[in-house]
Amino acid sequence: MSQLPPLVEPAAELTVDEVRRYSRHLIIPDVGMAGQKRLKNAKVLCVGAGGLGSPALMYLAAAGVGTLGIVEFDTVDESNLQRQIIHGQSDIGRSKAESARDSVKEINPYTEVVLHEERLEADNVMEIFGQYDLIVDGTDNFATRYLVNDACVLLNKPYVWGSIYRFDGQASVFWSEHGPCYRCLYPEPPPPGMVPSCAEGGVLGVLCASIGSIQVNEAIKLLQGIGEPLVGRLMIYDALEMTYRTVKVRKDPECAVCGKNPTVTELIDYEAFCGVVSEEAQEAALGSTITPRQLKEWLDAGENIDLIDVREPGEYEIVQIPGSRLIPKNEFLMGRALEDMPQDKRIVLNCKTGVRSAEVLAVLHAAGFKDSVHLGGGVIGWVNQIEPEKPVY
Ligand SMILES: Nc1ncnc2c1ncn2[C@@H]1O[C@H](COP(=O)(O)OP(=O)(O)OP(=O)(O)O)[C@@H](O)[C@H]1O
Ligand SMILES: [Zn+2]
Repeated sequence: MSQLPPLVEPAAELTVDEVRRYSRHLIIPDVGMAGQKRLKNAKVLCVGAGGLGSPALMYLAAAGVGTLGIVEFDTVDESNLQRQIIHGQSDIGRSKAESARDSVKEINPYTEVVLHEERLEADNVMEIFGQYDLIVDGTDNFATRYLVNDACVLLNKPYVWGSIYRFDGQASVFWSEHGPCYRCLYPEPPPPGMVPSCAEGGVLGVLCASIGSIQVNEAIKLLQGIGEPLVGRLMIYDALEMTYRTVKVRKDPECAVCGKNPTVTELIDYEAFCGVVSEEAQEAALGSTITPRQLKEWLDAGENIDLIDVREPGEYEIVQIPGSRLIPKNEFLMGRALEDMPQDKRIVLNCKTGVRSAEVLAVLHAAGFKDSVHLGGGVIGWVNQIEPEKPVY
């Protein structure tokens, strides 16, 4: 990917105060007066004022971005302060959006802040994104990422993405007009429960700064049309090894949203797409999720398990895991199936992708079948990894 044209036109003037404030930018040849005026004219939206959003918003503000939008619905929790440095001790319990606005204003009073104090969803995303030149994503969940991606593709906006977990970070710029989108890289969300979140696995606070500032760096380059943008490249950072590398990401001609024959031509239900499960189900799945390979080993070794498929009969007919028996999810939710549960065998549940089985798992754990587990990724994961000759649906 070579240099792209600037995203925004320069503002008419910088005031004398602004010239003083941005002097260390103005004397960089690649930025200069024209670049700084572009930043002044720029409208950047940051989704989330959390771990990545904190450094992103602070540096975007300090850099002189003229208008900063913040989408955030949550309040500041004490456990946020280890990394969400835009908020402080006295902000605990406050709206994150307001707390972030106050910090931005303190860093740079010339930045105009627009608050969107709501959860970004399919029914507000187009209206909100329409007001901005570029989107920086600081969120931590797959449903929002696919939502942001699809909206950016439909509106042709660059999507500056970052992701963090423990000591590992990734960043990229998705812009379907010039390269791949997020779905080209990750066509499907991971099966629920398979990828732990930072809330489950933790995250090094300073990693947010490493990745968030890379996102700001990319945003500034795109706004000004300088340098090599991270379009079509994925940056992978390992803070423990202190290494980073970039790998090429190709545009997928079959991509569901930016490919030749897109199947996603309007926004969808992202929570359902990502198989968002209830908190009870998530908790049950933690530590009680097995992989297709593990299940295969158990089956091959003749382990004393009862493999129960909780899908509907029509689905079961299409494809099954050998040795499984069918008891649809509702039989468990109504309590009827519990009487038939074996006391002397370990129960292993599966469904299509792992969402329904996690729900049933919560029911079984609550009923005392504490050692029961479910198959992460469901029968789809099984077919992909173990029996690829079988059909999926
Ligand atoms: N759809 C969304 N709309 C608006 N804000 C969102 C959306 N999804 C996530 N966020 C916000 O993005 C931020 C993500 O940041 P981060 O993961 O660091 O924080 P957190 O959710 O507060 O952390 P934890 O889950 O560890 O308690 C959060 O403040 C969250 O409220
Ligand atoms: Zn794509």
